Amino acid sequence: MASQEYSKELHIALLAVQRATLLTKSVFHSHAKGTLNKSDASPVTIGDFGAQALIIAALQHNFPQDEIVAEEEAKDLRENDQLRETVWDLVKGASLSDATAENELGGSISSPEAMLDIIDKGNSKGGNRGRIWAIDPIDGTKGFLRGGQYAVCLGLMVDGDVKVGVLGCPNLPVSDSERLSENIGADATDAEGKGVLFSAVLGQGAQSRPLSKDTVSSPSSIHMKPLANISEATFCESVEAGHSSQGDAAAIAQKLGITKPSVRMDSQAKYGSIARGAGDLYLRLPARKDYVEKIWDHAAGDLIVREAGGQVTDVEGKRLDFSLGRTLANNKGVIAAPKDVHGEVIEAVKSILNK
Ligand SMILES: Nc1ncnc2c1ncn2[C@@H]1O[C@H](COP(=O)(O)O)[C@@H](OP(=O)(O)O)[C@H]1O
Ligand SMILES: [Mg+2]
Repeated sequence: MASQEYSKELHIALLAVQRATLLTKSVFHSHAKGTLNKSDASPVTIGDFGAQALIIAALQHNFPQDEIVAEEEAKDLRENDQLRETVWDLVKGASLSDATAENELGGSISSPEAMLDIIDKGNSKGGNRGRIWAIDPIDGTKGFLRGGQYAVCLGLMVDGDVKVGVLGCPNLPVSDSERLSENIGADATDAEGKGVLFSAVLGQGAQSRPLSKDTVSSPSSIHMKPLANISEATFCESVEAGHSSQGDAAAIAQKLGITKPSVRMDSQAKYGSIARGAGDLYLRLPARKDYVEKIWDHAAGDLIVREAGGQVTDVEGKRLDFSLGRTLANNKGVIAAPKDVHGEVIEAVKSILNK
């Protein structure tokens, strides 16, 4: 039956993201973050390594033939015994409280050395053939470190097309009745009512559910909010000015008659937020001409927004192409909007960027 397609993949992806998200929360609350700077100057923490190990172990257990493209590599852990042991302790301690769910997910890791090899299984080159998972263990690492928004991201591509996407957003409010506000990411407490899992399967719609500590909770369908007039839109953009040109975004908003200030938020939580109608547009305008976006930063969010009634393209209006390897080599920036106003937004984007 068509509606059952990818049901096992979705179930395992939801559980895997849920378990990895618990690990990241435990890092936030009780650990020094073990922050290192990567060669591109972006930060990586013990939470990134631990979450990646847990997700890959679950995927290998359930889908041993599949390839994996993941953001991190184990090199730093191979060279630093103390860091490796800290991540190993975290990974050993992470499990869902529901034994049946934990059993279904499987993928227990036998030793610290096995954990390093598992982390490095995320080194696939990607491409347009076969089943390939894309993992960002902590997207928005800077948001994670400052207690703002971050997301644990997992997408399944088949022959270069995203079929399943899951985003775990531990710091977003569960309720989708709240419109976005400036300070949505600023509260670092682990209050009740926080933590959302977004998901989508191609052709089957998009859903959200509260993040839980055991098996997955019941889902609700999510949809982008109808916009009577584009000038009423709320748009989201990165917190980091280096990731998206805020000057260009402001000029585009002005061109569209938008007067509300943007909501700045880290990570793919932006895709989840507009997919459930808490915001309307996501503008990611290239801040650096030479930067090439990574597939793990967009695969899950792209599908979730499209399945919620949105359109996602680059700044020229081209669909994001996940079939070209680890990067979106053929795209620049991201523009996500409800389907019926997306064309209007792209016109405004072109008129500002081509000035
Ligand atoms: N110059 C740049 N332009 C666009 N994106 C960038 C960038 N440098 C880093 N990034 C990516 O932006 C992601 C965060 O996106 P956002 O700004 O939406 O929170 C980072 O993910 P990680 O945090 O996983 O490293 C990183 O992959
Ligand atoms: Mg990322």
